[in-house]
Amino acid sequence: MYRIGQGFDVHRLAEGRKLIVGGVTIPHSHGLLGHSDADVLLHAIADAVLGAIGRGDIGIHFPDNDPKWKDADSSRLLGQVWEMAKQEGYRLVNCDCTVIAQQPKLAPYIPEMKERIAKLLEAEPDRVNVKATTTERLGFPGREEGIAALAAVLLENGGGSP
Ligand SMILES: Nc1ccn([C@@H]2O[C@H](COP(=O)(O)O)[C@@H](O)[C@H]2O)c(=O)n1
Ligand SMILES: C[C@@]1(CO)OP(=O)(O)OP(=O)(O)OC[C@H]1O
Repeated sequence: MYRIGQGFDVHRLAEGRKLIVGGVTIPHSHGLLGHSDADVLLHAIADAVLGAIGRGDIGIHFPDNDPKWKDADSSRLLGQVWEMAKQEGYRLVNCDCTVIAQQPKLAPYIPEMKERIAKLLEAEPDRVNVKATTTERLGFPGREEGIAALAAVLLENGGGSP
């Protein structure tokens, strides 16, 4: 059977932080602020996977008041979420994502993001698609106050009922 999940996340941009999106460090004047490394795209994907398997969201599994997750590498968080999905027998059919950022230009980094995400979800890179869009300078992404990400995943489980 198939299960679909969607995820959405936003992090604020701040000076003095590294910008990490989709597991890739991107040179920029500002980075994303969070309890973890604030990888907005990996968080949206983790929420999409958790949604598909009906297991809540990342804040439940990795509370933002737990020092264990302070500055955590979000690849580790997504890796743990993927383990939960695997334990229930799921594999990735496909994952489609959109990063909403006015700046910087993300296109040059998208192939590497795809590779990293596919590795974390133990799938071939062609099962993962990452897109980027601006908001034409409108709203908080347009004012470069933050970056948002959306993700959708489809999982398949060879087993029986839901
Ligand atoms: N941070 C971004 C935003 C967009 N892109 C690429 O530019 C194309 C045009 O964006 P619009 O918002 O003007 O539609 C978009 O399709 C992306 O390929 C980007 O690389 N980085
Ligand atoms: C990842 C966690 C945990 O470190 O913290 P943040 O980096 O602040 O990210 P967010 O998307 O707000 O929520 C999940 C958190 O609990």
